Amino acid sequence: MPHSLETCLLCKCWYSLLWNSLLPELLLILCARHCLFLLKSLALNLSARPSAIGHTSPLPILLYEDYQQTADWLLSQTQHRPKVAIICGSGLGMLADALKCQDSFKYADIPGFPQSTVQGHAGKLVFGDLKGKTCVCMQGRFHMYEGHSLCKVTFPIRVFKLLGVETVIVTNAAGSLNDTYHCGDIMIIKDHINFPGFAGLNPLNGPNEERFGPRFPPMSGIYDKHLRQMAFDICKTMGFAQFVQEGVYCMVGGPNFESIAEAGLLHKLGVDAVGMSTAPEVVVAGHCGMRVFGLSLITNKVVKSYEDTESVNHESVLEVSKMRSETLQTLVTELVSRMDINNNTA
Ligand SMILES: O=P(O)(O)O[C@@H]1C[C@H](O)[C@@H](CO)O1
Ligand code: HPA
Repeated sequence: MPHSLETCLLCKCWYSLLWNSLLPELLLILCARHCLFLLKSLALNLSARPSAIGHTSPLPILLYEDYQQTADWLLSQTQHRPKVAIICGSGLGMLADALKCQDSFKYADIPGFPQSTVQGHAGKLVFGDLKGKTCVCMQGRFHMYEGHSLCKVTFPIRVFKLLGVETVIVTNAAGSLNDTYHCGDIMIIKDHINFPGFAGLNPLNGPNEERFGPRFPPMSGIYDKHLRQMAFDICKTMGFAQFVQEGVYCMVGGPNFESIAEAGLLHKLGVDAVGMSTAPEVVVAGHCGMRVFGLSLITNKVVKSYEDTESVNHESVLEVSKMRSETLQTLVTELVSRMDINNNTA
């Protein structure tokens, strides 16, 4: 009979003991045959485990030097020195199309960068000029539900900081809980609720890296008031005022959309729009002293009633995103062009 874990009782016992973290020295008292077998299966098991990149541990696995390495690589590949970073939400990647003189890099080609796995997130980093202001644009972001650790979800933010970025513009697709909102509305984010953060899933968990920011960063006033006002003024002059709102965004972990009871809870909490991203990026941007502006595109109404037979899906989210993409592009372009920033050159 072939030697296997299933058939050898001794192997079975030692295997489970070892996995329950008994000292590896115990291996020494095993017969050579079992010892070899166990080492082989341990090696197989370790290689089958999700890598540090792929599991959702909130603990930092990245050092300052990791961010630095990626930033240095990017600086060596492009002459652009961006002061503004734009993160495109689901189906909003065309925000990058407005950039002139583009240098674009696939995430897969950037050392240390995670990969996008969600439809509607192209997975490209685009550098370029937006009305004379140098920007970097993420065509595709990383979500916790994809299996990325929060360090990886927010990895680009710290890289941007090291590139010299001062302002981060976050965009997302979101479902509305506010009864006065409609599909296709644009919500200027006034504040957020970081639900995973309440449960201890915070990208700043673990030893603090002082070179980025303080141990206990404030989050009050994190969404810049001046930029919010500027965006409102732009909407008025451009005739968008009737579908622009200002409200509170709440991040949930996803990937499932909300149950009716969960929707009821969020509604009671005063949440205006719910999504599955943004808060970790904003927390990290705030931690390293960057100015933040955020927009949610309302792609669906969250189902709040048991009588309601409608339900949401990712395809309809992408469809609505597409419908408003041009308006969002105009708003972001105008906002960036009015920003008081001086370009650096390489
Ligand atoms: O990246 P964002 O937050 O725009 O994506 C939203 C949330 C989920 O990833 C997806 C659901 O359709 O859209
Ligand atoms: N819930 C959570 N995330 C979302 C939604 C939603 O209704 N719509 C788009 N992203």
